[in-house]
Amino acid sequence: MEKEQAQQETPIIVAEKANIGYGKKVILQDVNMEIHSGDFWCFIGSNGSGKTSLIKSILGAIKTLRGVVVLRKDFARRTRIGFVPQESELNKSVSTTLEEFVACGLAGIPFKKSVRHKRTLKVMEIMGIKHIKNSSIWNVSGGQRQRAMIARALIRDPLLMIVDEPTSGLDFRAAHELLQTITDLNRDKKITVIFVTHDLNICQELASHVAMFHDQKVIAGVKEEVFNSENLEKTFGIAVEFPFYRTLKSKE
Ligand SMILES: Nc1ncnc2c1ncn2[C@@H]1O[C@H](COP(=O)(O)OP(=O)(O)OP(=O)(O)O)[C@@H](O)[C@H]1O
Repeated sequence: MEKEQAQQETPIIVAEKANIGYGKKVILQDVNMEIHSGDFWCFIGSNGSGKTSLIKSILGAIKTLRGVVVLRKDFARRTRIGFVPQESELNKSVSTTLEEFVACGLAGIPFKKSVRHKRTLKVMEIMGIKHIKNSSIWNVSGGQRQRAMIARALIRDPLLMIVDEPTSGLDFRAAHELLQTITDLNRDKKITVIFVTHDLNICQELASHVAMFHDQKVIAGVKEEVFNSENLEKTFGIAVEFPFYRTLKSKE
């Protein structure tokens, strides 16, 4: 029991003096952060500031150039991490039904065909897309495709969900429903969430922790400590009135 509790208190992800990039190109320098079980992290920052690159590093898709990004032992195989990429990352030349698309989430995890099928239908039901399971992924609405992407991540029964800009392109209701789903997963199922967003109001409302990306650096910590006007100005290069996020006239 004590061992189990000690494991729960150990961070699930630790970045220590990590430099992240591609080949010799450094994108992020000296990243230091700890993500604990049950946290709801929002990653915010301008386009190209390195949010997705840090996610790639957490997913093991790129190696650190210096320092480490390590996952807790029980996460190291990454089978319990669900990743929802940006829609633009989907391969448009691959045409599958929604059901086949969702089942792909189990790639690399050995399951009997019958279990795979059952799980697929279950997560499709949770996400409200079971009735369109035979439709092509490209013939459904953007909101339904987003739901399929979440279902594809949920099918892994994740302990950590990483969601990259899920609400972009969705209408108000679809975005609201998606946010509700992700919040419920965090609150009710205690799934740890990393949520990349450009919406500061979402960050203010949902995050327990915030990582702010700018000039190759990451300011990371508890929301109450880091999400303030000073850091927002550093992050976006403009003065932001806190907490209303109305941009102010640039300083003379
Ligand atoms: N495979 C790659 N090889 C070389 N450079 C890359 C590669 N992928 C991304 N980059 C560069 O890394 C930088 C950070 O990109 P990244 O996608 O991490 O930013 P981001 O903050 O997620 O941006 P956005 O908000 O636009 O999605 C960019 O300058 C990008 O061009």
